[in-house]
Amino acid sequence: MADSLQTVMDYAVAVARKAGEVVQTALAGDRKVMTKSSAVDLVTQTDQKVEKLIIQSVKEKFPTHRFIGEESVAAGEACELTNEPTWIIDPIDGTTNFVHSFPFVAVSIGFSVNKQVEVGVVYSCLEDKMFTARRGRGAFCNGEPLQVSEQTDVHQSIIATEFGSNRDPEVVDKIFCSMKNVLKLPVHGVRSAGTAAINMCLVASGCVEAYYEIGMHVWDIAAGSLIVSEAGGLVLDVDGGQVDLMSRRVLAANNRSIAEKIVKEIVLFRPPRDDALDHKQ
Ligand SMILES: O=P(O)(O)O[C@H]1[C@H](O)[C@@H](O)[C@H](O)[C@H](O)[C@@H]1O
Ligand SMILES: [Mg+2]
Ligand SMILES: [Mg+2]
Repeated sequence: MADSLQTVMDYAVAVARKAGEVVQTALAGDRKVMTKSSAVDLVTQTDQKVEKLIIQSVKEKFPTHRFIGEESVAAGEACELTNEPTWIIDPIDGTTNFVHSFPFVAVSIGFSVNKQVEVGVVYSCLEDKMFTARRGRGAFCNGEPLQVSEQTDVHQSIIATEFGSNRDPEVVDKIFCSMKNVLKLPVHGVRSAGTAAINMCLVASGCVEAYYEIGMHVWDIAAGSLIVSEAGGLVLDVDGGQVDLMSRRVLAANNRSIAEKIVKEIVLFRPPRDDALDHKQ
């Protein structure tokens, strides 16, 4: 598999770039907005078109591989991570940004074998930044090596998180309570890029010390998780334990010292797992 992983990586980069071009072209036109799990969980025809393009392209080259794609799952496909080679795809991470032309939009492609992410590609289309990682071979942005921040003092840190798309008042209260706790540590700032994949690339790039979220999905974080760990960071559950990609909880941090401080401030809850959730709504 070692050499074929490089073939997978090269192909994922080429496909992500092609997908990014479609996203950029679509930004110039009208976007028809539809909703999924809630009134603020948005999807457009471009999300669906880009996912089809990625899956069709990959199937031509790797006909036996499996897929977990955000929009295919929304259309009723199973969201099941097996030991088989699997492409984990978010065609547009940051759909709300895309709809509003808020300039952080990514194509995220992870590739897993034995349930472990081996290749991660995040293409931040509008910044034209291609983030890549292969397990054990480092993380890169446009070919330049990435390294997480060396900061160990949480008070000198920027922390990224997201509001998500669940507007259940109890969930919103928990999300705000965690944010308030983090802000009051105090930290230099709290930020939201509007995309999990780009938040993780910001950790990998050393611009923010940590990103945490409860409620995102496996396709949001599969590629980014490898990019963070290959840039020298840690990817954990929000309780500080081992991350489970299907659990919809993640904490990516530059080091353990920062991670431990953030864990203490997060109000924990468990959304339905990706592999237990009925995504077709
Ligand atoms: O649906 P897309 O692919 O845009 O992804 C999601 C983001 O990546 C989350 O971090 C974020 O919190 C939102 O839930 C957002 O929807
Ligand atoms: Mg996403
Ligand atoms: Mg998406």
